[in-house]
Amino acid sequence: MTTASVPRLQAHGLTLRRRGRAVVDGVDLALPARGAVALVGPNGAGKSTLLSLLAGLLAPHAGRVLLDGADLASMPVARRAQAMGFMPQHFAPHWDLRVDELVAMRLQGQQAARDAGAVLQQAGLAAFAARHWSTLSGGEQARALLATVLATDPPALLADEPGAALDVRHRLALVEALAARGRERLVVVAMHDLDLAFQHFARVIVLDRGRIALDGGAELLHAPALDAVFGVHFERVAVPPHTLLRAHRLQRADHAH
Ligand SMILES: Nc1ncnc2c1ncn2[C@@H]1O[C@H](COP(=O)(O)OP(=O)(O)OP(=O)(O)O)[C@@H](O)[C@H]1O
Repeated sequence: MTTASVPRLQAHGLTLRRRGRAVVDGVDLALPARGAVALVGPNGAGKSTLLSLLAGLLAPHAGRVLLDGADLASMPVARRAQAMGFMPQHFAPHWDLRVDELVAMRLQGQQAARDAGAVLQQAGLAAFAARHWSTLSGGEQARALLATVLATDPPALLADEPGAALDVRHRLALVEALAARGRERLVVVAMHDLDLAFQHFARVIVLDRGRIALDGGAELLHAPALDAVFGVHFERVAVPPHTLLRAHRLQRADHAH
């Protein structure tokens, strides 16, 4: 196998239990060095837990994660940090620093580091540079965090619902930025908006109760299993060139969970 064909991230039998229940349940996964991957699934499906396991922030009860073919568990933290960027759902620094100070801390030691001001300028966030982190809205924090993570240019970026607190314009810009990054690097984004996932991400992984229920491209839009996983009836609405999903509640409580 050539180096180029070794997946960037692999999971083998990845399992994590909470209160005796496997919330990530024997997941096998291979993620290439390039590609935009959306991770979707109902609340509690295990998306955040899977991302944390892939990033090495949680240790699995069974199975393992390989980064560029090497076991993540025995890899020095500094090497992981170089290889992977992680955007959590919520980020609260211990110290209430200024935005430019926080960005500068993240960039420290990065070979290709531009200065914090330039990073914020490029992300359209120059006006926030001198503000303290705690004074930013949730959406502004999310945008500043993304700009910082992207500036460090990690080979793999794992993001947990980074658009959740963003208004529609910024959410669209964020999704487009992440999808574009997938042309050069690996990007895995946990998200709830199925239309955005299918429109912008070449690969969508559907998680259901800790297992991968579906894994594929836009053809999954028509999979009956999609309705079963989310416990709704999806009307498929053709809006060329896309198909959009309009969810209808099931009339009877006849879905599996
Ligand atoms: N610290 C914890 N202790 C106990 N159970 C937990 C803990 N963290 C997560 N869980 C449970 O693990 C399951 C998976 O949670 P996870 O946050 O990974 O799901 P998710 O797919 O990201 O959900 P959401 O879409 O709601 O963010 C849920 O049932 C959750 O209640």
